[in-house]
Amino acid sequence: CPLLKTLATSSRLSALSVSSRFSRGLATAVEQKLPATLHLKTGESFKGTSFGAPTSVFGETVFSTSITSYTESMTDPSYRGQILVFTSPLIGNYGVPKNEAPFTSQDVGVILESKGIQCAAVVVGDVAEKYSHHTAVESLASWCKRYNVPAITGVDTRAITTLLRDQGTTLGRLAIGQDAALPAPAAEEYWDPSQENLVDQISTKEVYELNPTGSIKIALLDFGAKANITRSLIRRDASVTVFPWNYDFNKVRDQFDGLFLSNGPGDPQQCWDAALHLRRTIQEWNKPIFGICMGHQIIGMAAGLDAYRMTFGNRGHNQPVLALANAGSIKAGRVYVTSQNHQYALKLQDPFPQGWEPFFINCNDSSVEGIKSTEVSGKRVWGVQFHPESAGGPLDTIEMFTDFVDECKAVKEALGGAPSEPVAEKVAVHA
Ligand SMILES: NC(=O)CC[C@H](N)C(=O)O
Repeated sequence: CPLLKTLATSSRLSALSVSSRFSRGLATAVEQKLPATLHLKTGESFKGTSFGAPTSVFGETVFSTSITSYTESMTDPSYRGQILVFTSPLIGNYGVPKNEAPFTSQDVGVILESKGIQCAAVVVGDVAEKYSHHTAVESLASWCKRYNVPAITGVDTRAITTLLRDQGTTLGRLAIGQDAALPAPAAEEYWDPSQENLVDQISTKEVYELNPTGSIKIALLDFGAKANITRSLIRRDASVTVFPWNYDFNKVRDQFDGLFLSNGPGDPQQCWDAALHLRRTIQEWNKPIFGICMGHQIIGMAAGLDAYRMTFGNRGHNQPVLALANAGSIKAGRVYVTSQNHQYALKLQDPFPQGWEPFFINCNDSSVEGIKSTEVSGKRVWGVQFHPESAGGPLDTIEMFTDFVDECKAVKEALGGAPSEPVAEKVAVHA
């Protein structure tokens, strides 16, 4: 029958064209997809496929339980030096947006958390090769390649996470291409980022001011600040002057209505200079001070608390914290869901240093999630281990920025509302 003949021919043809298209695709895929191996210092190796830059790196292997916001996590400077394992199995499905905003005095110049990818490498169970989002301009793979960041897919991220949860954050190496077949590095070859002052590498070298016409003047010590911290202050009509992390704020403090200490990578013990400057500020200055994550750890160290290294830290956008004290929008007894990314924490000690009290506690592991100066101390200092600015993550505690800015305004008014002086000293502190 002619009809059957035609059908048979056309199906043979389409089968042929499908198979040749498939084999062409396969050939390209085989060319492009290099082997990759993730080695852990504890002796385990995981073999998969490279989808990022063809370069091998060392780093500290950590896991994040966030389901979305891989773009925000990867641009968070606190991930510097870390090989970031996503527990969420499919990563990359909404691609990567164009990371540009106008760099004006009112804007920080990016829409993500910093200009480029900050983590050392990424590990995903299954990378989405096709992406779909109205703001996306490229795939996760192309973004990693552009920033020379290696990435591995096709590994059992559940097994890796179970290991990291049991044995703690572990040094690792992501080996790509020919390196992937080499034996695992010897124990002493692993690079340990916590031995370096990562904050000093990432912090601004120059003092600069954003939103100079804002109604209050905030100084921000930059330990590796996420852009959304600065944005959250500017959106509340604050002018923000950004200083290097080890700048002695006491030299210029009379020109400001409040002090902010940002998040940052690595071990807070590397930042004692900042804690000692801050100790003097807290003793001699009664205006509002707010710190997030690394900033909170520095406040704690200045207050006399110890910072310790946790087994695997908390990284994700679903960490519940219980408020222990009332302050502004925060109500004691309420649980807030928060975004977190930290390896270190302040030790809960009894009694707390005089003039200080715990502010929040983690509902999962009871670690200290916040501290504050007591009412009777006459000080106005808060620190939180989590990220109220989110990006990504829930906005449960975003109003803490409003509380801080309102407190700065109230103190400014109480002091007579004198217009803030311009910052006298605009210097590059680092050589
Ligand atoms: N996000 C942060 O500021 C992290 C602080 C510190 N690097 C830690 O890991 O605990």
